[in-house]
Amino acid sequence: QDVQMEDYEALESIGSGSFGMIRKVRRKADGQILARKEIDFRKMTSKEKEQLVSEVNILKDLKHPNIVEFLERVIDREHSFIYIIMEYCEGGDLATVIKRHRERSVPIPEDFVWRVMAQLVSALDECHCGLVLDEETQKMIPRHILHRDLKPDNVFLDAKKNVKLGDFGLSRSLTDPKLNFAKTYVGTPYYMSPELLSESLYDSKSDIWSLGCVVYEMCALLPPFLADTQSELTAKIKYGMVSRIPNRYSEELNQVVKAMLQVDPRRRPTTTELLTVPKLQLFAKQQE
Ligand SMILES: CNC(=O)c1c(C)[nH]c(/C=C2\C(=O)Nc3ccc(Cl)cc32)c1C
Repeated sequence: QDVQMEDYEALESIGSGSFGMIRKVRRKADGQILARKEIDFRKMTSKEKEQLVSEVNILKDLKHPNIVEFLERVIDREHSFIYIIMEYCEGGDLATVIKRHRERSVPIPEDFVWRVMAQLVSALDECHCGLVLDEETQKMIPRHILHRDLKPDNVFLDAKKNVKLGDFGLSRSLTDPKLNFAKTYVGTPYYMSPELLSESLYDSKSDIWSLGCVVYEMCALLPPFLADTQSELTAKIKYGMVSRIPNRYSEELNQVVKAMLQVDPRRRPTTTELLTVPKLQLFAKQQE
């Protein structure tokens, strides 16, 4: 039957961002703890609304152990809110984990870096090359879904420290995609790929660049490119000069990070190629 608002008991707020607030909720039927994204659609343009619908439809049929599970969408017409019910990730977001390690000057163990990378490569592989049945042709075709907003704030950890990639471009559809530096100072521009900054086409290799930035930041506890102004940051990203991740990390890990941070998207590996890296195969298997 139709899902109603009152089927969930609202608990504390657990996150916020450009897309709206995320609240911890308890499903009354079985006491299950879930996360509910609360989006006020009064503030949305009609274009954003249709983008939200298409992003939710993408999420709905993306079932993967490393992608945050979408359960339900509830429309509260009375308060003009859309609620998106998703799985609860007890470990919170990766940005907070990195921030905690940086504040305490405690490096993130290399095995954890490999595990997070392996699971994010697996999630991106499902998005980029996962096969889905095409209604018309009744043929399996690749999804070719691009995340577009991969950053530590959008990577979550569940109770078993499994990694979950956050929602797809919802934040993009809900906020002005152009970067006004002040608003995106919280992190997005650090992960913009060179091709995106030169307004050329975004494709799956741009997600690979962002993944490289996330893995780099787990090792160095700082993003690969830092600047005080957008133009300086853009110049650094396009120039693509990156210092090696700290020496405590293996050359094998350094090579993978360097490959993902190649300025020329054609020189970056695909998820398929990354899944042939022995350490990533090992860690992707382990979570199963
Ligand atoms: C301080 N907040 C947290 O520790 C935290 C916790 C315990 N969970 C979350 C976030 C999510 C969560 O628990 N489930 C989610 C589903 C989709 C998205 Cl985009 C985010 C979440 C956060 C940000």
